[in-house]
Amino acid sequence: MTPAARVAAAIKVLDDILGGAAPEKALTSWGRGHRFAGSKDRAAIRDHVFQALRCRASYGWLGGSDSGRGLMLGAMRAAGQADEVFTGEGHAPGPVSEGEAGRELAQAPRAVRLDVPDWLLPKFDAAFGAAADEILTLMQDRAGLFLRVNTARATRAEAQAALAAEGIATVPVDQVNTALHVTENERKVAGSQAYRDGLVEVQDVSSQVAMAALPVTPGMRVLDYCAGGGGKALALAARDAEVTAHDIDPRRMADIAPRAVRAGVTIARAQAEDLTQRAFDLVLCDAPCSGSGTWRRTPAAKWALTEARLAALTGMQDDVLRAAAPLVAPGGLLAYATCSVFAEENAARIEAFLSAHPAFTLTDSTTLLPRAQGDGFYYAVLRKAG
Ligand SMILES: C[S@@+](CC[C@H](N)C(=O)[O-])C[C@H]1O[C@@H](n2cnc3c(N)ncnc32)[C@H](O)[C@@H]1O
Repeated sequence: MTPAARVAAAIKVLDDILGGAAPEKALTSWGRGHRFAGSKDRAAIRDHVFQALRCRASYGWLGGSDSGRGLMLGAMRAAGQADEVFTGEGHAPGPVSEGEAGRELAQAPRAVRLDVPDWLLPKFDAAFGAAADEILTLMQDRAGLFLRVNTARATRAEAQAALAAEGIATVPVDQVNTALHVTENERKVAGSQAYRDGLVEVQDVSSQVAMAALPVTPGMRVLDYCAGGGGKALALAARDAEVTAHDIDPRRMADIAPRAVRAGVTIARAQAEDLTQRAFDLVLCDAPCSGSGTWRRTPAAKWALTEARLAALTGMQDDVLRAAAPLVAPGGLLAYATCSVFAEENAARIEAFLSAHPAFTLTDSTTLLPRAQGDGFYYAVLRKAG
């Protein structure tokens, strides 16, 4: 496919998404209908689509409309390529009409320039302070791919060498001694032998930093109360903790067993009824959240969040903490984490919990801001009276 034909394909996929389809589904269904497209074409179309979703407001402004065509016209204008792409030749998008005149981005409201829904701008300002414009600008670009080295299988240098032998270049991340930043051949990681042998898992730097901050010791009884696919459970099990995984929706834990086998660790799974009468030294609540710290990776979610959904999420966060509290052994720890940067999902939930649970005291509370090497993340650690 020509570069212009890829843009035309991205326009179709974006229209599907703007009509309500989930991004992954829209991309898959385009792929099914265009089997001639090679893997490089698909990857390029995917990049266009995700970038347009990240910059939906500013590209729409530049392109003169909120349609798939408007967004891609805006994207090409931002890159100075509109004239060479919108030619109508072959499979290229049709030429630009008079009604598609662009607008200067400098004239756009701040929320449009920074690609944030209006109602969320004050929340980001509160979270990022004087750095808000700089961080929101960074969030207009894709995030990198980071790996966690499974120290139960290899050192960081050994994992790096194994990946390099398969053409996957990485650099160590300073912030945490398990993290590698993939700098070449990201798309080869999932099929690599190093990955299949459990030397590495995909995990953002901030999640790794938060897990490393938990005072886990070998043999410690740990409950991952919101385990999902088990990313955090695996990180804790690699440190020889005795990890039990639970999730309100057990189907979400389907990947834990194969991932644990690959990693060479053991993770038990427990339903709610298995947890009665049990106590753990550490209960981790990696709570459902808006994901506002990770919207570079899931940009459609940024535009889909509503006030009602945010309120529902904070309710779920309170429920999770309330249900987890009795599972902490006397003297044990309760850790709360989200990949959101909004105070109402983070410090405000902890304050509400503490005021209703005087047996707990806060020992640590950290917000990691989105940056080049890491998503936005929050974690708090509370100790239960002995
Ligand atoms: C942020 S995800 C977990 C991600 C996972 N810990 C990881 O590292 O891959 C939140 C999970 O919490 C689960 N969840 C939501 N409400 C819950 C509840 N009341 N009790 C237990 N799990 C819950 C969801 O099903 C979802 O899988």
